[in-house]
Amino acid sequence: MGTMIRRIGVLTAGGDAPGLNAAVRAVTKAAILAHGWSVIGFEDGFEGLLTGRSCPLTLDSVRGLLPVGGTMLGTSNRTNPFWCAVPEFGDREPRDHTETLIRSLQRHEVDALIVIGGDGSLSIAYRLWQLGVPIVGIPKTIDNDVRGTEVTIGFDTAVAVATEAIDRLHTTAESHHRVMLVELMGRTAGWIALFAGLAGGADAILIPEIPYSLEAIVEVIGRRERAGRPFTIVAVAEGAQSREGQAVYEITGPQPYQRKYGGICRVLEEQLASRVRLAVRSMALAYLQRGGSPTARDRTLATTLGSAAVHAVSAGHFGQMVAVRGDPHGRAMTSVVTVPLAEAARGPRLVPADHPLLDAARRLGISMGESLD
Ligand SMILES: Nc1ncnc2c1ncn2[C@@H]1O[C@H](COP(=O)(O)OP(=O)(O)OP(=O)(O)O)[C@@H](O)[C@H]1O
Ligand SMILES: O=P(O)(O)OC[C@H]1O[C@](O)(CO)[C@@H](O)[C@@H]1O
Ligand SMILES: [Mg+2]
Repeated sequence: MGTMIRRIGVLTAGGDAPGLNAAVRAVTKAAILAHGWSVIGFEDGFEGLLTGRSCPLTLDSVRGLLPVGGTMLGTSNRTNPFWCAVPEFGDREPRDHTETLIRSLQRHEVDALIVIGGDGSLSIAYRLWQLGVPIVGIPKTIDNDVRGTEVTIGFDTAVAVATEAIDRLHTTAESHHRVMLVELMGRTAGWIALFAGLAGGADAILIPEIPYSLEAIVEVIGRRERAGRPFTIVAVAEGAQSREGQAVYEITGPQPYQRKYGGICRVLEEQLASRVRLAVRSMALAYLQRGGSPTARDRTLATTLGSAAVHAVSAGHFGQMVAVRGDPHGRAMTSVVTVPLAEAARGPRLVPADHPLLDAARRLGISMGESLD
């Protein structure tokens, strides 16, 4: 027999992702309808848990949320309770707020906490579980970089938005005979660029996992020109880096998770301009990838994982994350499992060198930026 549950808390942390609201709705409905528990939402991720900003979640308050983007609870990708400055507490410097957080959970009479987060927030959840907090995680992030799950809430929508953007770039690139560089999010992982690049028919795809050679991109542009196609689309993951160079950041910081990527396409634009005959243009898709209504697939994923997280709480599976596993027999069907949060805390999940989409890209003559020698 596990702990007697009367009330659960839920929060969304890290960057927002389409489908967060659908997950909050699923958690709330399953907790109330299947178990008769009450549900409390903490606002702005771990910040609301520290400062006590919360709201009751009821069947009424989560009605109509399935198609709504963002998160009704708010989120933060800056609040690490183990080391942060909370303005409401008058902090000028970062400090450890663990005790405040644990007292807040007791004060709110929360018997279990569901954390909906990416690799960073789930690492925090893992440490809190080690301190004795009964926690279950739900993986979300457009980056799709959480270990232990095949897919995260928000990824499908981000890929759909990025694919449509690449489709649109095709017509303008072709009309003007230009090289178009489009920068896609993903931090240290190239999932969005790989999937949207393939789905949108990009001619080259640059991901952080495969350091690129500038000459390889110049070669693709020239080859296409010689074949009578004087335009080229390059999908570039924000974390991509050349064999010689480094990743490009908009904001730097001592810890990897404090750095904000951005600007690789502007750098590439400059480097290519003097090397190719065609005009080069670049753009970053940025927050458009995170905003707006989730796809049907993200809604069903959020609903499945949200309800599974409530089930995991009822079964006392604390310190675990609900996750999607590929069918071991290779069929299209997937199953929902629980995996230790420790897995998510092991750092971001990168695109493996043997991913089938990489093989498909190479067979179709799409350059992955690999050097020609
Ligand atoms: N390895 C880590 N250990 C402790 N705290 C971390 C770690 N990585 C990130 N954090 C903190 O976790 C919070 C959220 O992390 P992050 O910004 O990486 O979002 P996330 O949960 O991974 O979601 P997303 O990647 O979709 O934005 C931030 O406050 C960050 O400071
Ligand atoms: O919202 P911020 O702080 O600009 O963070 C941007 C980062 O968050 C994400 O959108 C999600 O992790 C990354 O792809 C991107 O690098
Ligand atoms: Mg992350």
